[in-house]
Amino acid sequence: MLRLDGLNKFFGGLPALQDVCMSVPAGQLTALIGPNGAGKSTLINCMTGVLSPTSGSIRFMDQEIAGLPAHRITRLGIHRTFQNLRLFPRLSVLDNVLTGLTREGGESMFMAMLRLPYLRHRERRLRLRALEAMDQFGLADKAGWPAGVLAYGDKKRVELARAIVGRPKLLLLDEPVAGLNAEETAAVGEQLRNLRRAGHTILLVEHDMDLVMNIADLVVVLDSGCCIATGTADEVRRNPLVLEAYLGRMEATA
Ligand SMILES: Nc1ncnc2c1ncn2[C@@H]1O[C@H](COP(=O)(O)OP(=O)(O)OP(=O)(O)O)[C@@H](O)[C@H]1O
Repeated sequence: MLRLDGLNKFFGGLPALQDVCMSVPAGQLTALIGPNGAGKSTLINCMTGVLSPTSGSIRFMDQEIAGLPAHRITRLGIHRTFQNLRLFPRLSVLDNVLTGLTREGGESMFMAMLRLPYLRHRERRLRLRALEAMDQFGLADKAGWPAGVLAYGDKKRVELARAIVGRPKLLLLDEPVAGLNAEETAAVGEQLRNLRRAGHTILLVEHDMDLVMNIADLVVVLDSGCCIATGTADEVRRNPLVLEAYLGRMEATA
């Protein structure tokens, strides 16, 4: 579904990504891991049009998307969540999730004021979709709450519901369980597994190794901007390069 070839990104002459080649297969959950500063955020920022790669190719469903602006990439069906929450705290949970569907509104203010029956029907349909997305993350009973008053774990779930409500072809999740406790992490892990079972294609950037090893079909490892390993969780866990570059470093700091 997504294929990166020879991707490079330099910041002021310093390489953040070097000749990265990787694939995200359709219908699978691919995890992107690597130590701090490995280039994970830079990579997904290039995939989503937040950054333009210096060189190389990003093909999404047979279309070259490297360097396209973010709104065009979203329109093609790549939706994401962010490491830091980006909710509207005064809007209700429902309205926050509905912002994930803005692409599907689009009538003029004049048309909206006329309240034509077909617009009311569409509004009802979109609200129903938002409620379904919230239900998948256990948020349906909080639809009317202002997002700002929710506990941190629920806020992360609102981001996930907003990312899936537009029925993306590819879902990029940037550290969805960062800051969550063990119980909340397990719950989100189960919800991600359900999304995967429902046929979603997911690229998960995550530091939580237990979660990654439990739910990923494929694991890609970045280190110092280079892709050093790709394989199943078991293959990657046994790869000496990964042990040296990633797990070894973790053990050294433990
Ligand atoms: N806007 C920027 N300007 C200059 N250097 C940057 C910029 N963004 C990232 N870098 C550098 O690029 C490298 C990769 O950073 P990046 O944030 O992509 O790593 P990461 O794997 O996401 O790290 P973390 O796990 O800590 O989020 C780092 O050396 C970082 O300092």
